[in-house]
Amino acid sequence: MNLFCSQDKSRLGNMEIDKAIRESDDRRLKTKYNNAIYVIKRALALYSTEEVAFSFNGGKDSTVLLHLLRAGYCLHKMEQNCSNGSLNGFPIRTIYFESSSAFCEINSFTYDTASSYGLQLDIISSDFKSGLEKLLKANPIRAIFLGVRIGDPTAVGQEQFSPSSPGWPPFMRVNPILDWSYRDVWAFILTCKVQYCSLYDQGYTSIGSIHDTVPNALLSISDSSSCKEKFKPAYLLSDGRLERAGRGKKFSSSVDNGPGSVDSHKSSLLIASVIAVGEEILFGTVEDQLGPSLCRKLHSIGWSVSQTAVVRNDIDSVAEEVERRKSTNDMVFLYGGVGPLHSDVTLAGVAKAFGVRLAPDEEFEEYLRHLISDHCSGDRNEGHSFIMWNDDNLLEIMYLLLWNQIPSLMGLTYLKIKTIDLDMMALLPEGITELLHHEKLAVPLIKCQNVIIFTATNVTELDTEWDCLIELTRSCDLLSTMEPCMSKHLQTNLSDEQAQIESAVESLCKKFHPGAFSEIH
Ligand SMILES: Cc1cc2nc3c(=O)[nH]c(=O)nc-3n(C[C@H](O)[C@H](O)[C@H](O)COP(=O)(O)O)c2cc1C
Ligand SMILES: Nc1ncnc2c1ncn2[C@@H]1O[C@H](COP(=O)(O)OP(=O)(O)OP(=O)(O)O)[C@@H](O)[C@H]1O
Ligand SMILES: [Mg+2]
Repeated sequence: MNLFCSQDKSRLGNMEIDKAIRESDDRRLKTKYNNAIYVIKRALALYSTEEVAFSFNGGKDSTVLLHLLRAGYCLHKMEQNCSNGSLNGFPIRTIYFESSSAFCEINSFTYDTASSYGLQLDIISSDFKSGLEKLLKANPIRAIFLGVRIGDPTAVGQEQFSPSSPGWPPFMRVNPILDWSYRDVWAFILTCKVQYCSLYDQGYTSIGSIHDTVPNALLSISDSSSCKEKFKPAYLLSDGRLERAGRGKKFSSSVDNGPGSVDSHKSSLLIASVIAVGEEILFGTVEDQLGPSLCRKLHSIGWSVSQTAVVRNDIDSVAEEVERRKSTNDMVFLYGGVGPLHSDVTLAGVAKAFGVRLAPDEEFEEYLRHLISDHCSGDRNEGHSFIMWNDDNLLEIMYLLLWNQIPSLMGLTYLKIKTIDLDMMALLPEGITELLHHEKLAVPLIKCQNVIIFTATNVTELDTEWDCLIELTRSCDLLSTMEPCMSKHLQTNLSDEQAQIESAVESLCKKFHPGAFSEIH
């Protein structure tokens, strides 16, 4: 179906967006805007208007992209001296994959927006892949603009220009807001006074289907007197990493149901691998107490440890070991090599093992900045954040505070450093990282799919991190496999009475609910 809609007088003019951003004093937003416009202009220089399409679904990210495209298209035409900045309608073909499980608010916002801005809306009722196949057969489309952002599960491995995946019809995916954070999206919407779908004012922070999306519990306003739960608007979510918290079911399954899926092992013994990173352990300079302690902890909750390994603090050594272990174990635990130094490469190794980049995580950076703001004077410098230290000791304090680490061998080197680039510290494996916050932890635990990274450097810190992890497993679906269980091993010399032993085991199992016992091989 093709709708060519008439325009609404109340809509934002094309260049009003550009003007609002230029007049704003939010330097970060200006930079993000300029980069996105640059990507759009490059795409429009590479492909003709007939060869591009815009994938619009009424969500906040695609709403931002719509306005960027309108501004970018005008700027592109002005540079070619074809326009004076006014534009009738929106000439880029817009596609919407309609589904019976979409929210009606999303549908009506999509259609109203199409009508206000004169979008040529192609409504496609089939699934993404076959819909795109048909679209590309019938039209000369070579590139599609998407509102995908880092942190979306589908963004893993994507760049601003990414060819469609193997098995998909061939086209270029253009992602102008790939590097935008949740906060950037809302800064843009609020600064430009862009209209957005009403669900975002009711606590929804990311919108999928009616079957997998609920308002974000972090925005709940608890009010015992009212029987209907109320929520704050989406732009008040302070930690953008939790934007998909209302899309629990689908998100957790897409993260965890890979090979060695945790769920599939639920009733059998769970297997973990422990990896220590650091030359000091490898060369015997420091005795490793964490490994044995972690093994005991895992054993106490009924897990079996298949392997412990010590690897060098270099990216390839970490990556190789993690890659080897992550598909054959339910969970892989790492410690060592995590911190603000360039030589701390555990996270880079984990990223490499999963084939993703280390990407700056703005919210994590913000979190770190808050944490240390009492101890330093901050200075923002063109997107890079440096913390200036007036006193060498403060650096050490901050280091201890942030990473629970005691500078040992390299202490002298970094006591001399006066600036720390927080952007460097806030690099995390892109698209696969979850930060597990707990009030008792200064720095959250880092979880990349089935790999958990501890920042502890001594047994006491490990005890705290472990207790927090166990506590978090109770409130968090993703780690339900970590729930404590009991394990008792019996040995017997009654080797001739195999049948009797088997029948004793059978009757024990029958006494409890099915699946209560599992065999350890
Ligand atoms: C225009 C368009 C192009 C897409 N191209 C690809 C692709 O090349 N490879 C792929 O694996 N998925 C592709 N997808 C599917 C998305 O990655 C993702 O599955 C979809 O947006 C559903 O996201 P959700 O599960 O968060 O709703 C595409 C989707 C759209 C709308
Ligand atoms: N049903 C759809 N029709 C057209 N495009 C879609 C559809 N679903 C997803 N897309 C494209 O994929 C992008 C990413 O989807 P995603 O759901 O992450 O973002 P959003 O819907 O814009 O915002 P939100 O994260 O708040 O739901 C969208 O911005 C849009 O470009
Ligand atoms: Mg969405």
